[in-house]
Order: sequence, then structure tokens, then C-alpha cells
Amino acid sequence: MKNIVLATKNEGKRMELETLLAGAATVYSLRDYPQCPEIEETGETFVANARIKAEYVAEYTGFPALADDSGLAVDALDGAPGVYSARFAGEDKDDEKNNEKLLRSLEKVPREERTARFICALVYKDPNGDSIEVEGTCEGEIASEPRGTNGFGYDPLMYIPALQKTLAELSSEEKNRISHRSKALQKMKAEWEASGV
Ligand SMILES: O=c1nc[nH]c2c1ncn2[C@H]1C[C@H](O)[C@@H](COP(=O)(O)OP(=O)(O)OP(=O)(O)O)O1
Ligand SMILES: [Mg+2]
Repeated sequence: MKNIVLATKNEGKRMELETLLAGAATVYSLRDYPQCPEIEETGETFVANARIKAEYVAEYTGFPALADDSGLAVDALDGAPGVYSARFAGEDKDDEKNNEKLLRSLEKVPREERTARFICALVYKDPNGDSIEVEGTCEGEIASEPRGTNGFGYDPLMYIPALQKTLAELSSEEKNRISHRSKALQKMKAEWEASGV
């Protein structure tokens, strides 16, 4: 099995990716490289930021790296918070403050205009230079109040109409059936098989 270092410091992502990669790769993460500096996300797109993180960590560790850059695009906010999702309410990347700010920003927006999607870009980078880039999305609506305690980030506000639950009310197995991250990783696994890396 191939070794992969997950180029993330986000524990929610790390746990989901580890579960989704079980059996397909031996997974390390930046928890195993505590000296790895904070990587600046200067890109204007999810894939550009994932590329920056994957390249940095492949170089830093000498192992193949898999980076995830993801976030929430809300239609009524013209796609915001987008690539700024983690820092929507400030540099300290506080999920609760981000959720509060999102609710405030949508205070006057009626239910039918609260459509949104999670987007996940995954970039895999080999130390020998090969790279693979994929994306997955998950459609929903921003709820009027947080519900559920599972998951991380904006999950308590991401309502999935077909399931009548927020992502934070789903078990990890249920979330992994529909999430932007699992869809992107399915594409990545298919690319790995096709290219033999
Ligand atoms: O499944 C998800 N469920 C809820 N929220 C989510 C999800 N997926 C991404 N998100 C939110 C969290 C964070 O506000 C932003 C990611 O920001 P992003 O820069 O990609 O990650 P990060 O800075 O937390 O960790 P790192 O860059 O080390 O991977 O989108
Ligand atoms: Mg980040």
C-alpha cells in the first residue's frame, strides 16, 4: 500500500479522510510532523490552495501528499465565504464564530434563497512530480439555526433537504455517503487506479 501524508491541520478533515482511505493507503498527517509551519493559502480557488498545500508537504516530508482545500459557497452571498470559509469571522478560524456570522449574514434571506454547496478540492502530489487534482460538491441549504453535534465546521448549518437533517445530525457513515470530500476522494481513487500511482 502506498504511504500518504495528509497535508492538513484540521482534525475534522483528517478523521474523515483517514476513514475514507482505510485499506487504500497507509496514512500519516501533519500531526506526525508537528514542526511543519503554517502554510499560507494565497490562491483564489480551492484547487489552487490545495495545490499549494500538497506541493509544500510533499517537498517537506519527501512522501506523497494529499491536500484538501474546501469550503462553503452560499448563493445569496455570491459564493462567499468560499476560499475564506475557515477565516470568515477572523484569523483564529473559530467554527462557532463562523457559524454565527453566517447566520447573521443570512438573517433576512428567506428559506428558498438559502441554497449553498460545500466544495472540496483534493490535490495529490508525488515527490517525483506527478500530481492529480479532483473536486467534489455537496448541495444543501443554510438552516435558520444550528442543529446536531457531529462533524465539524459548518456542518450544523448545512441542511440536506432530501434527508431532512443537517450534516451534523448524520453519523460519519451517512455523511461519508454524500459529502463533497467523499465524492472528491472517490474520483481520486479512480485516478490512482487508472494511472497506477
Ligand atoms: O465537511 C465539512 N463540514 C463542515 N465544514 C467544512 C467541511 N469541509 C470544509 N468545511 C469548512 C471548514 C473550514 O471553515 C473551511 C475549510 O478551510 P480549509 O482552509 O480548507 O481548511 P483548514 O484551514 O481548516 O485546514 P487545512 O488548511 O490545514 O487543511 O471549510
Ligand atoms: Mg486552511
